[in-house]
Amino acid sequence: MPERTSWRWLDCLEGPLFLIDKFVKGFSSIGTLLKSFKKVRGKCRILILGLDAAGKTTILDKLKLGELVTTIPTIGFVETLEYKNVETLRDKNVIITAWDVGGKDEIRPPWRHYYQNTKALIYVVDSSDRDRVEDCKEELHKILNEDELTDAAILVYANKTDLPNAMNAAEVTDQLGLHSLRFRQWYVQESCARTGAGLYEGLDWLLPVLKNK
Ligand SMILES: Nc1nc2c(ncn2[C@@H]2O[C@H](COP(=O)(O)OP(=O)(O)OP(=O)(O)O)[C@@H](O)[C@H]2O)c(=O)[nH]1
Ligand SMILES: [Mg+2]
Repeated sequence: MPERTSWRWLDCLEGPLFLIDKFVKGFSSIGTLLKSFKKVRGKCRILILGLDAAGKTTILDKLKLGELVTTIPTIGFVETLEYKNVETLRDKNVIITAWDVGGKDEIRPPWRHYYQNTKALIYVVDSSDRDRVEDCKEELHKILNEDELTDAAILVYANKTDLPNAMNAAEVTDQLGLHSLRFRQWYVQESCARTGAGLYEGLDWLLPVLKNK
């Protein structure tokens, strides 16, 4: 089956860097980011997961410089199986895939298909939504129990920190029970996806970790 998109976002990055600068305040290491991705060997998948409305799409929008592909449902088990509401950014070696987790009244596709070769999980939390933080924790731990993800590094974006009463990184860490994780590399970064604040700081942690995997 042909690639769903030939869009090459890393190539795009090399040109109009000012576009990123325009959106991401204080970001100074675009060169490092680019080089780091290029040094990732072999196929690498990064998953961006989180409850609905956590800010995943906004984050993807901020991190890319081209058109986001929201894929359509495909029936059948083929190599590049894609589902509705799964968003994908793709390059030769790096595939970034996002979808929302949780939700009880929907038939869930076999997400495991997407777990293969996953080196990093970016988990997006709405830090202002204290009512659902328990669900958020539960879903995260369910995901982390997947065999394919035992080695994946975890970057948590404590997103929407611009909203009143939002939890800070330390609170999100406690609420998600991250200290109980053993043999895991994880990091919590406060972010505001609307402005882009914190997004690249999170990647600055993740990329060196990825390079060593
Ligand atoms: N105030 C504020 N709003 C945000 C932030 N990030 C995202 N939002 C808003 O939150 C809403 C949901 O954001 P999305 O990016 O669509 O969330 P999502 O995780 O992709 O949601 P689903 O696709 O439904 O799973 C949108 O109205 C965003 O503009 C943030 O950092 N601060
Ligand atoms: Mg979305």
